[in-house]
Amino acid sequence: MIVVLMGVSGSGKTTVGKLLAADLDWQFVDADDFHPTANVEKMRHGLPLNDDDRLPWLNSLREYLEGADSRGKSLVLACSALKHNYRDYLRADRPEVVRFVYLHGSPELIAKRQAERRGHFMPPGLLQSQFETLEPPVDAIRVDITPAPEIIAERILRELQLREAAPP
Ligand SMILES: Nc1ncnc2c1ncn2[C@@H]1O[C@H](COP(=O)(O)OP(=O)(O)O)[C@@H](O)[C@H]1O
Ligand SMILES: O=C(O)[C@H](O)[C@@H](O)[C@H](O)[C@H](O)COP(=O)(O)O
Repeated sequence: MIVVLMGVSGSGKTTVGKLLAADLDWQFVDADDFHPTANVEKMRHGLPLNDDDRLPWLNSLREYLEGADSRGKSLVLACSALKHNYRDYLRADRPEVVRFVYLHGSPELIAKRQAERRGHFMPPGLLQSQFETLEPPVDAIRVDITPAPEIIAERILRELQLREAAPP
């Protein structure tokens, strides 16, 4: 199974994704590592990416996911995947294999967390364009990001039926 944690920058994809992967003993993959250098530099300079910029990034991600799938490897991918067509492209007609989890939160909460984050190339000023680009998914598991990361990870495991619900 490939679990894609999606959402705008600062929504907690990396934080929650690492917890999930550690819990499941699956590989964790950060889509940020697949951006061409030019994309990272563009964002670092406060310019949002466009569809053309994202194409090589999505191509390498799709190739990576196909490779993992063909080897029977499960993984958690932290990837903004903001638009429907990006998600369709990554899913590649494998709805049973590639499952999307949408980390959902208010712009105010995410801006606050992003402002407190250190050592990341993404400037907080790009958050508005992330929300403008976001096409909220209708076919993903939707999780509220207000609670602590451990709680969010636990909820995702239950939603994906990778963990039994606690007895009443
Ligand atoms: N549930 C949470 N509660 C409090 N802080 C969080 C939570 N999730 C993430 N953070 C913090 O918010 C910031 C952004 O999280 P991060 O995982 O880097 O987001 P993303 O990978 O989506 O850009 C980080 O500083 C992280 O420690
Ligand atoms: O498609 C995009 O515009 C980028 O992929 C973007 O959505 C992503 O969020 C940045 O790479 C920052 O990375 P973080 O999401 O880890 O902040």
